[in-house]
Amino acid sequence: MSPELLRLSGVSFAYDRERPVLRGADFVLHAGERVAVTGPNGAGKTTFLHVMVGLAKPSAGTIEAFGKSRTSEGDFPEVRRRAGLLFQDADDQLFCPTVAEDVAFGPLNLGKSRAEAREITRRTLARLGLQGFEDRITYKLSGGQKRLVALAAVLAMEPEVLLLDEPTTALDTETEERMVDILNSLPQAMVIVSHDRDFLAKVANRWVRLENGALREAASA
Ligand SMILES: Nc1ncnc2c1ncn2[C@@H]1O[C@H](COP(=O)(O)OP(=O)(O)OP(=O)(O)O)[C@@H](O)[C@H]1O
Repeated sequence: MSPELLRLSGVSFAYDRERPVLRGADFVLHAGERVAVTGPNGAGKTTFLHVMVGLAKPSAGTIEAFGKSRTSEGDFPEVRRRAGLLFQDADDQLFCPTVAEDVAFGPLNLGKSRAEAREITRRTLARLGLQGFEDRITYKLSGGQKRLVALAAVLAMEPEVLLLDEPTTALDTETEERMVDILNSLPQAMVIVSHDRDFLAKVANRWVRLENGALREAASA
């Protein structure tokens, strides 16, 4: 069996105590897996990704990541570095004036020099077909371009796991095909939340469904 990367055991979470979102959810991610997560609107798919990286704190259950139990706030910065989250809304990910600043932000934060961060930014943008985008003004990009730049910002951190929340939102057919090719060329294990079953069928090798607060293995598309 491939190494275990993330494990949620008996995780419960509620924004409002009356309406729990996760109820004793169990999930394990192994290296090499690209897990499609489907489920009705409001089932808690985004919440599930956020719990894995400590952006939502469970009321019960345990989280293990990269071989360690993660309990306190201080445990999660490392998890967020190693498990990169592509937010559902690119505007939550991109907050700098230019594309280069947004993509270089993570590497600089990890202690890379300016020259190293510039090189990582150039390489990552080129890999996503965004060569020459460095000086573009982020807020003026199209929805699809923003999505790819947000992915570049995640990949620039060289994460071991990718958590992708609706990665094809705002993408036209051509850009969606590019996203498929990019994801299929990457080595990382992935958890991919999406309502787009055709897209998922092209990238996923395992399917789970989130319903009634728990995850269940599911048949593919
Ligand atoms: N910050 C918040 N405060 C209060 N309730 C929230 C918050 N975020 C989400 N919720 C509620 O929690 C439930 C789960 O939301 P979540 O976004 O995780 O679902 P989802 O499966 O990702 O939905 P969708 O498919 O529509 O994106 C929903 O009922 C939602 O309204």
